[in-house]
Amino acid sequence: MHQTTLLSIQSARILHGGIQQFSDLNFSWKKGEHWAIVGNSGKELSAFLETLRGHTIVSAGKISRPFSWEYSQQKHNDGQVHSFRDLIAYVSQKYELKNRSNQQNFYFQQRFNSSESEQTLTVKECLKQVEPKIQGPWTVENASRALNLNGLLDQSLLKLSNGETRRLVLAMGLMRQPRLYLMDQPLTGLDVKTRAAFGKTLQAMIQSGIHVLLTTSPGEIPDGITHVAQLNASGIIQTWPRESFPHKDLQQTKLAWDWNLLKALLPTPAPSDEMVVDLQDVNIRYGEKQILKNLNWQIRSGEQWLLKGPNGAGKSTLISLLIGENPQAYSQKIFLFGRKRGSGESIWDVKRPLGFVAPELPRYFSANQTCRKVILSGFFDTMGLFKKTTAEQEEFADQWLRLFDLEPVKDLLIQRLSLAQQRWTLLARALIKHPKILILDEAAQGLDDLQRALFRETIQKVCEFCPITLIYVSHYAEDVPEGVTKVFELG
Ligand SMILES: Nc1ncnc2c1ncn2[C@@H]1O[C@H](COP(=O)(O)OP(=O)(O)OP(=O)(O)O)[C@@H](O)[C@H]1O
Repeated sequence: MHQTTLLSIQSARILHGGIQQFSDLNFSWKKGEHWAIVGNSGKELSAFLETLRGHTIVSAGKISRPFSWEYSQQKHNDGQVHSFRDLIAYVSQKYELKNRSNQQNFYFQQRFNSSESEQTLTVKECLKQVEPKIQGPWTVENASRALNLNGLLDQSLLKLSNGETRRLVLAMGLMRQPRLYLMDQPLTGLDVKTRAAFGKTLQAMIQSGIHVLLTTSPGEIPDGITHVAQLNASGIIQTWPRESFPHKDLQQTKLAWDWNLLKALLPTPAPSDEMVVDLQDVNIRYGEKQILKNLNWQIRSGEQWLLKGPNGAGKSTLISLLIGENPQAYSQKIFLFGRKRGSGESIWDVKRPLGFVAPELPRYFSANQTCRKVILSGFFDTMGLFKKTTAEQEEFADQWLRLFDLEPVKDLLIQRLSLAQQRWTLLARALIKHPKILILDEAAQGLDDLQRALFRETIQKVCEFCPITLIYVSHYAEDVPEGVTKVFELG
């Protein structure tokens, strides 16, 4: 094999999670090449990365990893345990950050309860904790500079926004001093400006000697990438040098649900122009940091809003006020359906008219919650099913399972589902109780292009079929359903 090859896959049949993932995978990664992998299926893209890092089974064909030969030889000579994995950093879609006692036991509201944050590490502690197997140029200082974390070093992990967390996880990968850096959809969750600057971040990594391979959508190939490959169920079907990559949409198929069934599952209340949300002069601060300042926002029934703003602008904080997860709500002038928050209503009164989806929710359901139970829990506004359900409720849940093609996985634990299946489960959970307001906080985040398009169309149809009020948070203009014409911008 030629010396410049870092990694080579030849006619490989790959098994992942007990099933065949690729029938004939071929790939050659040479020195100086930095790859973007695109494809229609998030599952296949993740399985490809898992294959590169040696976490799948090769039942036929061959994978060789010359990038690690010298290191292995050296370690072998020194009589030390070693693996090619020592030289790889990997950022997955399902990353989890742990608290001080190394347990993942945050609960959802904890984030907005600043007094509980002593249980978690700070950003700096978290970066320092990474123990690389090899030496390299990355320090807490330059890694946090590359990912724009300087202002957050002393912040508890718990308090980080979505995009801030994503940047931290990317910086932790650098602290492993990798030779190869594999990233699964690293741009998701990052705001427009950070995404635009991501090419610079990649170039800093590349200049330090790292070889980069990431999955992304065809319309978003960051600077620094030199080659693009398209993946499908058989394997890599085409490769291009970056400059000749056709920037056209590679999407050929379009997915759809049974829209008649969706319509039948939604309520048909008479339209009204009732004021459903009224925020007057809202101010939220954490210690010294003012997150929301003199904020006023009025939403009438049936209006569809986009809530936007850069990472850390306060979008999730604002939503936590609406959904009753933030104790600071009680001291503010927040009216829902004309009733002031903190005027004696129970948390269930607050939650009943609201449907809410956020990508991180599956983490907070208790360990025994299956897809079907999670959907049914929507009737009770609990993070899991703890009550007896009626035959009618179960029939509804079964119809939602059918609609979103979740029947084959209905008895799997929510955490075991694919990202897309999790999202459909959460959407069914939010809609099953016929909410008056649907709140989607970056709900299409991390989905592949086909699923993103389907999610957008599904929300568009929901709005067409019933006069629901929508608050839609997204960093991507192309994810926003066309009916969403009103914009509320923070930051
Ligand atoms: N309990 C807390 N104590 C201190 N700061 C906090 C706390 N909770 C959130 N913050 C900070 O408040 C800011 C707003 O966070 P929020 O999650 O609302 O942002 P966001 O607009 O939703 O961001 P993203 O686009 O990344 O999801 C962030 O900078 C975050 O670090």
